[in-house]
Amino acid sequence: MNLQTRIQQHFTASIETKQKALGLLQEPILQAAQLVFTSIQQNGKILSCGNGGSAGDAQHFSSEMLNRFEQERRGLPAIALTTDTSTLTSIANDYRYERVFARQIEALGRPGDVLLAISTSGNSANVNRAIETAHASGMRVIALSGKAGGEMKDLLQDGDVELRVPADSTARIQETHLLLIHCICDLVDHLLLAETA
Ligand SMILES: O=C(CO)[C@@H](O)[C@H](O)[C@H](O)[C@H](O)COP(=O)(O)O
Ligand SMILES: [Zn+2]
Repeated sequence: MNLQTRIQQHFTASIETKQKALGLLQEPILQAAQLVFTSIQQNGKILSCGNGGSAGDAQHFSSEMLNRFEQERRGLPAIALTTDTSTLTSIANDYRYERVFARQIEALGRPGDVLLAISTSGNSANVNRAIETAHASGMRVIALSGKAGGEMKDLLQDGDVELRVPADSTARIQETHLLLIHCICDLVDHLLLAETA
């Protein structure tokens, strides 16, 4: 296969995945935005986590909350649990890698906070332990996943939101996760604007 064809296939598959996701996920996207907005209104904060490309997405989300998305507004409370290498390495070294997010949630999570848990497979142990610890801390969870949902789907409780991208390719799922993150940021901004209008 020539390289131009490969490029076309990446673009076409990404477009198709996003179109399928639009048909399936509009309602849970609204629910996720409402969960974030309600938490912020009640002085909560949003913690985010993931591995590899999803760690980047976790940080992308928190930066658009803390700084801004596209609307001028105050900074919103968010912490990506993927950035503090001293904390991450000490937890992994002293305990196990699967504890790296959960231990931070034990310290930082409060009732009414929200965890944005990102895993394309739904099977990353450290993200799944983070979900369990978030529930134990009185938090709700927004789960960004894909494929068949993995172990993650069985951990979710009433009041949580699952945004499972209908694809098996990690790359296509991640490309759609970022669109979901941007949708949530935009809707939260509009809920905030509506409140002050
Ligand atoms: O970004 C990519 C692949 O596109 C990789 O870095 C990917 O994030 C890593 O393989 C992660 O470990 C996958 O974890 P998960 O999405 O299954 O939770
Ligand atoms: Zn990637």
